[in-house]
Amino acid sequence: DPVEDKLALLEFVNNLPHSRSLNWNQSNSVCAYWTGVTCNEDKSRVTAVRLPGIGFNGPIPPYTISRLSALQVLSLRSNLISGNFPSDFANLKNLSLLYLQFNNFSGPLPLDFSVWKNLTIINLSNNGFNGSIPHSLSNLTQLAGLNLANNSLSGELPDLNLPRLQVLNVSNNDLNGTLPKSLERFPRSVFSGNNISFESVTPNMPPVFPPSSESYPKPKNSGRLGETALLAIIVAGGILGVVAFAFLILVCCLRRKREDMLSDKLQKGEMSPEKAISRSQDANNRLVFFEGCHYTFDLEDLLRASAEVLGKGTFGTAYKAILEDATTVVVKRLKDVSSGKRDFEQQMQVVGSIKHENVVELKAYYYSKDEKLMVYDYFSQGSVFALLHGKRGEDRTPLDWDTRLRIAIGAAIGIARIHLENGGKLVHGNIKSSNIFLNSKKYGCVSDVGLTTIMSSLAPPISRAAGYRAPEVTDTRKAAQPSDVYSFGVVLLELLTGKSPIHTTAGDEIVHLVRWVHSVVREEWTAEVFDLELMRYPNIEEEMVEMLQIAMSCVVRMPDQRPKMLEVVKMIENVRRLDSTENHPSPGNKSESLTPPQLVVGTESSTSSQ
Ligand SMILES: Nc1ncnc2c1ncn2[C@@H]1O[C@H](COP(=O)(O)OP(=O)(O)OP(=O)(O)O)[C@@H](O)[C@H]1O
Repeated sequence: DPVEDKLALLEFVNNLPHSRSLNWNQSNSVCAYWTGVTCNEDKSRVTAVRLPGIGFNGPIPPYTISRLSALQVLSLRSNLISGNFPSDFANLKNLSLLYLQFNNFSGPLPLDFSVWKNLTIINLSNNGFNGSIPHSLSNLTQLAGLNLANNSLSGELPDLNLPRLQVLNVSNNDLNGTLPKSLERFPRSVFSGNNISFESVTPNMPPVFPPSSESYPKPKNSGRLGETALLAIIVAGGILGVVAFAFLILVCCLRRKREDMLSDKLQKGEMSPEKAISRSQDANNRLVFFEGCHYTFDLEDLLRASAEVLGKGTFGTAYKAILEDATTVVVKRLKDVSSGKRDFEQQMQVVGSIKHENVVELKAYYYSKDEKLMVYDYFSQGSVFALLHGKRGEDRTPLDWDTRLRIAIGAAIGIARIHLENGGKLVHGNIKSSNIFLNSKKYGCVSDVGLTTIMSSLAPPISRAAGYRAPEVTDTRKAAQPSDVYSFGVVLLELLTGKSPIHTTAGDEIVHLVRWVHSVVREEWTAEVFDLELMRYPNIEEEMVEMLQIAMSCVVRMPDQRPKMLEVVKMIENVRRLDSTENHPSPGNKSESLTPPQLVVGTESSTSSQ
């Protein structure tokens, strides 16, 4: 246990009256038991303190919190803390996220913000801070969110040249003067309730994220319906439900009959099974298994397997194939491979050599002139896309916040791992939720690695993939690591909002998720983007806002302004270290302790959940 940190925390809590009791027992381990406290991996230091709504009343006792010099996250929001901004916080050099909103702080803001070089989010809103906004904020190069709304700050807004700043709010203060050039990119609403003049602002200046020609729904009240409409929907839903159920039973009955041999399935394409089987005898056209793969079937067995189409993707069709010994695999049949055998095999070797628990392992491949196949483990739970958007109504199992966090961190680590491959040049090229699965530890795991380089170039599709594609990717072969970061940002938004990247509203409006989220956030500092399904979990709002910031930094327009995947991993790890005892148990039961995946080149492969 971090003894010194423990003493500092005890001094803090014993000297600050509070109305809710904390289980901070001196004889218990800080890292394992104390509510709101998170430690680093080796449990030598406290790295996060989150104590929102504890009823703390009075000034922060000096020289207590400030002794936690390894602290990265400090949240004391929604308390009754008064007094000045503690000057000894200058010792917290590693601070990355600072939440002190909704308290009774007063006095000036710290003059020198440059002591906190790692700050990414500052929320000091809804306090009584006065004086001017310090210019030193512009030294915070990592800053992505700054909320100073609802204070009594006065003077002029400094020229804050912070390219990473995504969300700003200084509304409802006593600020005056003209809006500095560097802040013109933010919507006017974030400056409202002040005396700021927008004189210098060029009229009709395009916003940073130009609204699309496609319309998106109004962020506010868009989801509210009248009672009659609601009733009509419920009745219609009921009828539809019955019809859908009957249809489902019919489909299930027919399905068994429809399951064909994989060879028949392939034959329905361009190639006869006989041809394929005869090729399997050709030593040059064998099914090539990768080292460590325990499968024993050959191409013939595979073609004899009963198969079911899982879906048609950008690069071909995926089949679920069940072999005679009940082994279930996924066979991906590629169409439009542009590279020759040598390049194809080389790329397969690169992909097949990645053995990491957050990357779906390529088990085998097959190459012949007419046929290119890839073999993977089968993930019975389905993809993250299916988990998020699949079943609705009664059949639906909500995807809880912990699972979404695990998916995010796992997938981020998987992509970062892929980016280390091939001399740090490998690109995934097709990150989307239907290519992310849950590994045996329920962390995200990325599939479909590196196909873009061997396939013919494709113009941006109108299909589902379009919503994930970075704006600079005009054809699939132009994908690069920053465009993977963009696509991952879209997946994060999908996890946070529960919405598909491109979807239509009831009124048939096409909604582009990235633009929609921008439009909501632009309107105000708001929680309206979050999936309603997540609202049942207590105390996760802050983590969701942090994730939203990360997602927004990934989907910025300019590729060079996006963080590198390794940075994204660190940012997500900061949201919550998943190795600590859970601070946010799911309703009803306490979550188990989690072991996060590591980025290091692992030998453990992804394990499908069969
Ligand atoms: N190993 C797997 N286990 C279970 N389902 C899978 C597996 N691989 C793919 N699928 C599912 O099969 C369907 C088709 O996959 P496929 O990868 O061919 O297309 P896609 O993901 O929709 O698009 P893209 O080709 O652009 O990746 C998807 O729903 C996908 O989630």
